[in-house]
Amino acid sequence: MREINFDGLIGPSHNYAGLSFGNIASARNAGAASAPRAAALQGLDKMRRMLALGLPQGLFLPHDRPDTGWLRALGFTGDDDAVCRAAWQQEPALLRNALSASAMWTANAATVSPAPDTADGRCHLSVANLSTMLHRSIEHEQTLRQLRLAFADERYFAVHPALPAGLGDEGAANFMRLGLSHAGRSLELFVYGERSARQPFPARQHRAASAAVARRHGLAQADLALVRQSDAAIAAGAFHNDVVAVANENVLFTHEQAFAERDEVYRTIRARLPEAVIVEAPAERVGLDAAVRSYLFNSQLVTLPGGDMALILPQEARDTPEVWAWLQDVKAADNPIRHLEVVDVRESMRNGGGPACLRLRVAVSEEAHAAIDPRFLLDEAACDRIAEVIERTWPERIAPGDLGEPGLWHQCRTARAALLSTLGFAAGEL
Ligand SMILES: N=C(N)NCCC[C@H](NC(=O)CCC(=O)O)C(=O)O
Repeated sequence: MREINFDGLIGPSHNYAGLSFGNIASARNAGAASAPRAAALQGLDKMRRMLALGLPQGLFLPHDRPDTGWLRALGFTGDDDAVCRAAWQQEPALLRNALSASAMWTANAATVSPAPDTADGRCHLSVANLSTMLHRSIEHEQTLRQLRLAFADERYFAVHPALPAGLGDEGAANFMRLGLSHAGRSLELFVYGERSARQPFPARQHRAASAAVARRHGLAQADLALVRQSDAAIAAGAFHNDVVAVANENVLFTHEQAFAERDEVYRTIRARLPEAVIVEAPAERVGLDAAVRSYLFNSQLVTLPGGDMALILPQEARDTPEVWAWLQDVKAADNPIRHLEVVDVRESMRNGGGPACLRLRVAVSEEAHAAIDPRFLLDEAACDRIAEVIERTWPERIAPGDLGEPGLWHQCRTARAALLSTLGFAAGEL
């Protein structure tokens, strides 16, 4: 078994519209000018770094934006330009939603239970409905189409559509798997949030949604834990659990205040997996604010081919002195984390999306790996071809007023079409 990270390529419409209430970075940067070309190249460089570390790397494609089908369903009529123009004049917020490049954060695309954990021995993927945020609730249809193409071989994969919108589901960002190795049957931890009077922000992952996904995937009761996120974490801006915790094989890397019932969570993990190593940041060393600001826990925790683990951290973690100091202690201590790799994904970070938000993990056997549609898998040559398309077609800059410009709508479409054709997808296949 090996784990493949599928990164969302940052789409040509990447912008700062301040659409995500409860996401502090998104609110802080609302109205700023974005740099889609630089953003996409930053994301691609992260993928290249993973390849250079000897890890397999996959890719999901930007969605079709502006989503005129969605705008038509809201009553705007005419050709694509007429639909966008009317939306911009009458309800500019709706056009902003229809233009969001938020599908880049593929940790929210789906929840994935690898084959060793499921009743039928297949890898199950449930597309997330992302129903709490309007701009994200648009994603699931196109995500389903991509996953059904990428993981079409039903001998190895089962792809489920999104849950009904009443059950908020944000995918793998609220999910962790703990076991001896990727190949072993593992404990799947689903983390949900709950509304409370003390809590100013929405809890996007509902308990009933997590439970439904676990049922659909055919998990055994003993392999399942439903765990509540702490109110303090959500209030500090951890709108997804992967802003305060990440797991890989037998290691849980977490903030002390990530969970409502911390001791109980650790007991559950240790009872199921005595070999578990819990690396916890004490609040007195790293406050929740610093954790959220630096996105320390939104790093990718990966097992390198030699067996050591590495943290793929955002530059902001290095720039936050108390975080970087604590990381030196983690590296020196007795645990599998031996390497700190820093990546620059600033454009995505400014919308609250760190290294781990940009990727969906899929652990597969060698045969299942070979059954994945190769157009979704990357090597250096594919990265070069993608970089060429980005440099040639992605907008350099988007200011808030540009969102109403027909020139931008056209450029977003032609840039995506150029990418799809370069990667061998027929028009209309996605
Ligand atoms: N933590 C994980 N796994 N993902 C991060 C998602 C960031 C995303 N930001 C946004 O959607 C901002 C878009 C804007 O404001 O234009 C969100 O809040 O859903």
